[in-house]
Amino acid sequence: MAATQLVNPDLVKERQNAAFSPEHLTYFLYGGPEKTKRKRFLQNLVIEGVKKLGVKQYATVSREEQYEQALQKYAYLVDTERQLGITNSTDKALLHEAVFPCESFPYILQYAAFINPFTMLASEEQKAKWLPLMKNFRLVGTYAQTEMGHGSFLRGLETTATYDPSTQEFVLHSPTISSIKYWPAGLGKTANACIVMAQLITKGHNYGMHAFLLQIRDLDTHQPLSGITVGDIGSKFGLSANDNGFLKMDNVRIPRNNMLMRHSRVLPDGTYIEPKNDRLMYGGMTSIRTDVVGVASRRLCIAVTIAIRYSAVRRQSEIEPGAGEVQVLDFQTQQYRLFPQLAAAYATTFASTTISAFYRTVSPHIERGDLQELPMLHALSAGLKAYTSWTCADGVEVCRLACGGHGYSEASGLPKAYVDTTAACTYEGENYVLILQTARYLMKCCRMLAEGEQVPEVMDFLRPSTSETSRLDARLVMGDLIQAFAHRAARMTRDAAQSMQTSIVKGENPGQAWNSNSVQLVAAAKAFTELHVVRVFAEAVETMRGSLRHVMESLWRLFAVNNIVSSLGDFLVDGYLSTQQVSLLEPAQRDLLKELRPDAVSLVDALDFPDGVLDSALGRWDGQVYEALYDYSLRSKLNEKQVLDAYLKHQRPFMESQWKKHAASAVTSRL
Ligand SMILES: CCC/C=C/C(=O)SCCNC(=O)CCNC(=O)[C@H](O)C(C)(C)COP(=O)([O-])OP(=O)([O-])OC[C@H]1O[C@@H](n2cnc3c(N)ncnc32)[C@H](O)[C@@H]1OP(=O)([O-])[O-]
Ligand SMILES: Cc1cc2nc3c(=O)[nH]c(=O)nc-3n(C[C@H](O)[C@H](O)[C@H](O)COP(=O)(O)OP(=O)(O)OC[C@H]3O[C@@H](n4cnc5c(N)ncnc54)[C@H](O)[C@@H]3O)c2cc1C
Repeated sequence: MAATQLVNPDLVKERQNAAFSPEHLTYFLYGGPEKTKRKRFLQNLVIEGVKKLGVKQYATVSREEQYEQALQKYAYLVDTERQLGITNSTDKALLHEAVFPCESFPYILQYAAFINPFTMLASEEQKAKWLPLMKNFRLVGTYAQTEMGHGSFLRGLETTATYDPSTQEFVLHSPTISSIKYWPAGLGKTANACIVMAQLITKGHNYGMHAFLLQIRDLDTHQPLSGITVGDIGSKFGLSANDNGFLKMDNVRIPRNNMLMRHSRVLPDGTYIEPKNDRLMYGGMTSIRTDVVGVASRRLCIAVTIAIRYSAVRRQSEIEPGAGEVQVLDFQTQQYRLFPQLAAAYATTFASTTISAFYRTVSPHIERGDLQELPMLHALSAGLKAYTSWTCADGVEVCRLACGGHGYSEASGLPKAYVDTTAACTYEGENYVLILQTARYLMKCCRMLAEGEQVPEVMDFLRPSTSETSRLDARLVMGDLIQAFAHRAARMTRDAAQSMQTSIVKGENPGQAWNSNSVQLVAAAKAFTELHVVRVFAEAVETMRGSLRHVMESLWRLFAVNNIVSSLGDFLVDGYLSTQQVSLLEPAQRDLLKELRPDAVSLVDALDFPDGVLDSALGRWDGQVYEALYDYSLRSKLNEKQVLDAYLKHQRPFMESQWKKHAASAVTSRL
């Protein structure tokens, strides 16, 4: 920020009053002073660069213009990355965030779900042939898996890839309307190729879902190739700059070598060679699910920055009559709404860091063929994707509502953040479907423990505990709080397993038993995932020192206490917490709100979002919100002319005809 920038005096005061150094917390989050400096340099560079492109603010342009601007911005982004020699994923993510703040863009899957799954699923020979074309944008691609009729149940996909040994080709076909590929990002207008997931049929046998590389448009004219019908699916709830598309294939022939053959193969004569594990085909989804945890948590971090800064600037109503209007952040109810979102923003940030690190550790083992950790990675990434997208989407909406009327304006940046975050509850696996995968793993671990087998260390909480009651007291010791989450997750998992067993004894088959207990299974899996988040947040806080440790420990406690209070029944049902212990929690929660109040603005400042990323009139660093709001309104397209053509075409004739028809009966004709 410019040193001369005029800052709202309430924000100045807030920043002076903080009990800790936000800069130290920023260093902690971004990996130290040098990396923070680099982050700021990169983000500011592209924010300024985008300004020079002359693009208009996202909220003020039509969908078609958003699409066009996104193409323009992406070209600038890639050129900048290449000029700076940026290859590491952290720097790339920071640049993307600054060029596309809470915005989707047509090339979003080029790396995430085109090049990455291709790299996982293709043979070395295929990689040598196609990766250079992909990395240099000769091929622009996407991941075409979901069909109109099937997204969750992948075994139900209808698209077929039938091998024809006489020509050594696969024939890709969409046999029904429900088999049309529907939703893939960038498919409608941008991609000229995609990874298509289809049922592989060879020698008359269906071997299930496999991946194929399909060119859909001519590489020079960009016209769809013969047999391909492709287009944009139309306007959506959000993500307007993205041309999510449909794709119909009418007996499209592709060479045998376009089947991605790293794990399974079809030989020229049509013989099928099995993979080591058929779930390796799902590897691309696991990778994106870990990324979604980070994307969702960044959205909540942005929303909470906007809402807390605005609440410090906004003065409305009195607490003591006649004593003047207060900052709305001083209302206990405002703190009660926003501070748990602040805590969740940090909690999910640390959850994202740890699942990404786990993914990076495990994926080389999987690549070497050691699949031991794959079930744990799948269970944890599925659970965290669901938990984080739910928590963050809900949290962004709480932040929006807490900004009153102005939160409803696009100028706040919050509607954009919400539609982007809530999409993550559906894509990459609908959240209920995914959390049930986590539940499936929990049930498996229960069985393994019952049979005396080893389970991974993180699942040790399932072992019978010696203590069936809590030691929690007014000090709210971190270990006691964590133990409460562990006890709840274990109890709920065992109860769900027991209910499943009872259903089976009553004569239900495993599928029926699963369905009749699925509400309980979802609850158990959420409790397990929340335990994980509580733990990783605590582990991060335990590495901090001094005043930073003090404030972050309070924030952690608020996260823990708030989650217990909001699911109190879970902790009371078996008497683990006594009513006396429970009676400590709500007062403790209120005390924590009060304690965190002076540090709230600095806790969001530490997240270190430049104004260009917040893209919000309400969340600006300088707090000059009214000037920004007014400026935004003046730029409304409706204000380009004082009297609109629509007035002449519709409004004036309407008013005149109403007046003529009913003037006779009007009592007063003059104002
Ligand atoms: C920017 C936006 C981009 C968006 C892109 C998209 O949306 S793209 C579209 C995104 N679309 C979606 O995300 C679609 C969501 N749907 C799905 O992913 C699958 O249909 C399913 C997992 C729900 C069921 O699949 P199924 O019927 O084949 O499986 P099952 O339940 O019978 O379990 C069998 C075994 O497989 C195991 N296992 C499963 N997955 C994995 C994995 N990834 N890894 C490892 N293992 C995995 C499972 O644990 C179980 O192990 P167990 O216990 O036997 O040892
Ligand atoms: C913005 C966006 C971007 C997307 N991008 C892509 C992309 O790039 N590529 C791609 O291939 N796909 C993409 N998708 C599709 C997305 O992956 C699917 O929509 C998603 O996996 C859910 O599948 P579905 O739509 O078939 O929902 P359905 O499965 O029909 O779900 C409907 C309801 O049924 C419930 N349900 C379904 N099965 C079960 C079950 N077994 N147990 C309990 N409840 C169940 C669900 O929980 C949900 O409430 C995108 C979707 C969106 C919204």
